[in-house]
Amino acid sequence: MASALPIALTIAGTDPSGGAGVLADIKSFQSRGVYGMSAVTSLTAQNTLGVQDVFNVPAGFLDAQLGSIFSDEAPHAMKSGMIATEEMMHVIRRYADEHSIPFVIDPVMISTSGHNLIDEGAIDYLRDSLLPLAATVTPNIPEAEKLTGITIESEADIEKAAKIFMDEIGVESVIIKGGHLKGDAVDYLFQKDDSLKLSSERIDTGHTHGTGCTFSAVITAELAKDRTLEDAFRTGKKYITEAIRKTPELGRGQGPVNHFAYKGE
Ligand SMILES: Nc1ncnc2c1ncn2[C@@H]1O[C@H](COP(=O)(O)OP(=O)(O)OP(=O)(O)O)[C@@H](O)[C@H]1O
Ligand SMILES: Cc1ncc(COP(=O)(O)O)c(N)n1
Repeated sequence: MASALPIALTIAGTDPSGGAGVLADIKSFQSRGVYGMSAVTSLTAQNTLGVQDVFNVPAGFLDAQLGSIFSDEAPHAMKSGMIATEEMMHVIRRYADEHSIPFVIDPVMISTSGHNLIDEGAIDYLRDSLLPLAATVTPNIPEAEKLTGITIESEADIEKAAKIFMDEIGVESVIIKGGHLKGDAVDYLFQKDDSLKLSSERIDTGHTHGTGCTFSAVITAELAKDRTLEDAFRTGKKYITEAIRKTPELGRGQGPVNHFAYKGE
């Protein structure tokens, strides 16, 4: 490790209102004592009410950003969030191939407010060529359904989806988030030889903008510190639960979570 300070990189879109995307990731890294870096895939115009516009960065400029980072001080772990086009995925794949650091893929597809954040035609490439490079993949239920082609309504369906992720898509591990199901908020980590289920009460709030970004960023931060995936998953779950419980209630729509809330180690 060149630097004693753990470093994590996010490759994602921006949300100027600070709830999701790159800003949520950097706030999460900072809270976990990790130095944050970012390469921007898309600039969005969005707030707690929805996504008003999207500008995709040309793939060549994403390449330039990643080149600047990796030619100087390489991160110890990285994550991706919104990647709108297949061209950008080609670029990211090249860096993931060349640098063997833990890579967390949050397969962002649709915002909480319902806006499509990925080209429909890029989903096959994401599934077949990017996901197999990840240390873990963190789909929510609709994303897991889209990527596996099955309907998920129960724990048995989640297990079936995990099997497809691991045996057919070829991912090393998958964390399926149950935030979109009814009842308690239950998340599932599946690795080759074991699985772990973490449950928390479902907090009654409309303020869940950026929960997926935050959860996967905390996991990435912990992996940058060389913690195990299981430990990282446990910390991610505790962090997001407190962050949702103590939401700052910002904006007129679905507000962001609280990055000052989690006080644990
Ligand atoms: N109301 C809630 N109460 C407690 N935990 C929740 C709640 N909603 C989501 N979570 C937790 O937040 C994390 C993110 O889950 P979710 O399924 O919402 O992801 P997502 O849909 O990708 O998030 P995003 O809103 O950023 O798109 C998971 O750990 C999930 O269990
Ligand atoms: C740039 C960017 N990345 C990710 C999301 C998903 O987050 P959410 O589902 O909470 O809107 C988003 N809205 N914007």
